[in-house]
Amino acid sequence: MTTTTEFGIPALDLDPFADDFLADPYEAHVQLRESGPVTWLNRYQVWAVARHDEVSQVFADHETFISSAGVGITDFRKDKPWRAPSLLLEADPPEHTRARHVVTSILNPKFLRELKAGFQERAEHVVERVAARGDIDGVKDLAEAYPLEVFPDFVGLPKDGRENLLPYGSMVFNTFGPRNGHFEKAMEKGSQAAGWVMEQCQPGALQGDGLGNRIHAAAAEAGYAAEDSARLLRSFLSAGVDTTVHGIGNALLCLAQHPEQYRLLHNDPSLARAAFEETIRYESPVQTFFRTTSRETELSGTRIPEGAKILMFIAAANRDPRRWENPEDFDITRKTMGHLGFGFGIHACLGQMLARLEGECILSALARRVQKIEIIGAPVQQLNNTLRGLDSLPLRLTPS
Ligand SMILES: CCOc1cccc(C(=O)O)c1
Repeated sequence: MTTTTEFGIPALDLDPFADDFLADPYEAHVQLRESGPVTWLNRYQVWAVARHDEVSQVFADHETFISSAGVGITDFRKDKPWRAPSLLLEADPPEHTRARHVVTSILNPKFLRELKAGFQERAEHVVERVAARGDIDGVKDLAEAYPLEVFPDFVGLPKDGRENLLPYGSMVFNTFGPRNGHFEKAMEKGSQAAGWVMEQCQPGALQGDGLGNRIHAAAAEAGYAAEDSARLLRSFLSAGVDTTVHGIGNALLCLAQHPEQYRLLHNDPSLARAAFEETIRYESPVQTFFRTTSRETELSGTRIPEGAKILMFIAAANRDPRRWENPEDFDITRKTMGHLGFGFGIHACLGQMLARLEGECILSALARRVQKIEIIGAPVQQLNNTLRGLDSLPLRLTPS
């Protein structure tokens, strides 16, 4: 129901962290977009933007809409964060600039090119295993299996303990929301995982010449102390697993729900990268993020005071009819440039090229080896305060 605040701002009673909203947000996204360029959410006393234009503006203006007060509902200046703030996600320039430079100096196109052959080969093996089986769980056997094989090796993590990665990431993303059931359950489940993750992030903990040791070397070079170098690596273990798992799982769901799109992909596996990108737009693994106003400002004619939390509905912006033609169509041939699924501006996703490489490798391997994918049971959602993805996806694969 839409009322207005005393200043004439459209005020909504919806709860974007309630199970019904998380399970199917799209009706509420329409209400959020159509109520106005900027709205007020009564339940959490926060502002909201859901149109592509305003979400883009908030991402772009990092001086007005800052990250160092936290990118979740909690204002770090009022309530202590549950873990040491990220040097990347929860930082502003100049600290953010310095930390980002350490990482971008490593995660460069040359390093990614070196990875491609190995990532592709591992994808063929994973797909070979499942194609022979026919009936599989697309989440466990593909969307989780593949990233959990290539990403920990890429970082240099030990073989033991990798089962900690998904619950840790899921916990981190749940803590951007309010202290609801998802937050509390995730903290319970993820806290022992947190111990293992932090152990692996310490300099000297990892083997070989993977991302982990390259980050420690570059961070030391840049003058970071050991605990900050560990926090830089923590960012990758926090953000780099559940997101790509859901990206691949959501792609399998969308392709199975749109057989004509899967046929296009099967007939031209080079469309795999485009299919992954359209999934990030259409079924965004990262649905929302907050920013905090550093000063009083005006956004599309609405005055917003200093110290306000603004909720950006990234997934709603990715289906905004003001920006996209037929936004409700899953179309792997669409021009996806400008989608906000990897963010936008100085905080744009640092791992997006790695995510795209994983998505492209697994979807192209599947396209070559499997001519049809069918849903043979009800998909089970994994509800999370920030992420959108599945816990299971019963699929029948018909080999080529
Ligand atoms: C996809 C947003 O990026 C994230 C998410 C969660 C944690 C972190 C971090 O920097 O620790 C970054």
